[in-house]
Amino acid sequence: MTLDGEALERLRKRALAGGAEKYHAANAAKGKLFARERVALLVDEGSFVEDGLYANALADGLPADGVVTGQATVDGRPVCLMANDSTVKAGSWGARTVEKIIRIIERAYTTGVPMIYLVDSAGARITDQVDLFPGRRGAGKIFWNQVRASGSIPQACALFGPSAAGGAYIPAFCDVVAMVEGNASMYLGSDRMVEMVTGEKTTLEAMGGAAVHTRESGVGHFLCKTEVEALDTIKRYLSYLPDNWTQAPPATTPAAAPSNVDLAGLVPASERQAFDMRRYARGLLDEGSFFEIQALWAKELTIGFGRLAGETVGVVANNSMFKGGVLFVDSADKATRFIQLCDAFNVPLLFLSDVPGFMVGTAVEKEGIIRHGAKMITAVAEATVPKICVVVRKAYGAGLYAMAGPGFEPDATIALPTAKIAVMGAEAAVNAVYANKIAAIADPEERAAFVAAKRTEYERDIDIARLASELVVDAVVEPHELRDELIRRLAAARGKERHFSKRRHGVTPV
Ligand SMILES: CCC(=O)SCCNC(=O)CCNC(=O)[C@H](O)C(C)(C)COP(=O)(O)OP(=O)(O)OC[C@H]1O[C@@H](n2cnc3c(N)ncnc32)[C@H](O)[C@@H]1OP(=O)(O)O
Repeated sequence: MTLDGEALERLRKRALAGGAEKYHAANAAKGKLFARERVALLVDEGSFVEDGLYANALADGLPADGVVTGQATVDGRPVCLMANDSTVKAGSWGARTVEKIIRIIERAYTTGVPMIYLVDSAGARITDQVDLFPGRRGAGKIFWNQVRASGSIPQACALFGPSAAGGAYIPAFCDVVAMVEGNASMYLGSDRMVEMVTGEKTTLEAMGGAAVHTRESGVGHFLCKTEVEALDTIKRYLSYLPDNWTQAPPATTPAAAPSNVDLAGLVPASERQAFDMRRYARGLLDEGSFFEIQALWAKELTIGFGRLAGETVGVVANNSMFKGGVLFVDSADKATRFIQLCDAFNVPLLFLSDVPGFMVGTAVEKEGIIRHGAKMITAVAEATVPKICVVVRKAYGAGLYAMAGPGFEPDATIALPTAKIAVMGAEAAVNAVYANKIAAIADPEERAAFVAAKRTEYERDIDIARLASELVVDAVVEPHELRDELIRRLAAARGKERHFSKRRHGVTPV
């Protein structure tokens, strides 16, 4: 049978319209856009080339089989994308849906361009499971492809609605997930299923909503107020990264650092006084370039991209405003993944250290602080991209190693004149070594004098001039010299040979 122009137009119109009007209206009532509107907002006008528009065109009520896929440009750069259409069977995956998604990821991977996932889906279409679930080109192949593409091409997800069961793994395999507050959710079992299996009464929002995943689980990276904000966030994310792992990140026109930030004044002399390292990073980087990732989760560690003289850098920074900047299991995980991301896409790493060390105590031992810390230290060791450790205020204990200290092949360890590097802070050290002697001194004044003397002795030992003279640090610079020092050092490190170890891969502590 051939298609005449009219019949083709009818098929096209039907496919482009999506599902039943009642589902469009329900989405609109929730402030949700139609999948095709999302695509139009994301890509450069007129650049979208769609595949598989007629998937399941002969079936009733399954336009495009519930997913839009194709290639386009975003800010002039090529991308591949998929967008679930939740007006068609709640965006669930039929056999053609799955095949379309697999094909577009394969295309992104083979052409070396970023893959963008606009997700709003009920997961596997339960009614069609034999066709879509178990086979060689079944839903599992989507994840296999995502894992293969990970670190080869950027993969970014904007999540607008549910992402149920298997569907929740698409975001999970992406580098980053932007979630729209109020509508986006990710969960392995729906609220109905949870009640059936465990008896727990919950809601999609309480169990897997945007607030939960961006503040508590860390599976989401950006909490966005609107769909447009989520799409803009994905665009901004991609602007820092190359199209694929073989390329350098795109540079922009260099901008100066903000003129109104006094870096020296930001860091209090007393270690007991907290300061916001995000302000420090903003003051150091090109004005307006700092793009924080996972800003709401594990806040004791800040991560994000920025630019120095127009070149992308990845920032890993301790923030004493939260939990004193101590590293916990979640902050170690947050750092690990970001370091791997930067290393995969040739983004130099800048560590801004003000770290008292890893958390101690029963609670964190039960949570596996040792293996989480070891995981972060593994990522730091394995990262061969240029990396510079700046000791802004302190680097104590294994925190020094986690922040790319001298033993971790940094391209430089730079200290500010007031910085301290030590196995632990003075107070803890004096207590660790002299606890018995201190307890034996009955007179309180004598005891205090003993402690003060030992403290002075200890601080003399870790004096930064001494550490510079022993070649522990490569440079000691004034705060106002730091930015230029970093720009010069990163430029010098850019062409370095990158190799870590002769092997297939390590056995990472996870
Ligand atoms: C790899 C393993 C897997 O992924 S197993 C997949 C498991 N998925 C689920 O348990 C999710 C089940 N669906 C839901 O919880 C809801 O539909 C969610 C996603 C919350 C959306 O709710 P809502 O927007 O109110 O839509 P709705 O329930 O009215 O459904 C609209 C139409 O879509 C259908 N639908 C929904 N989910 C599926 C599914 N997974 N498989 C097959 N069909 C599904 C509904 O039956 C409904 O269809 P119809 O338009 O009435 O014909």
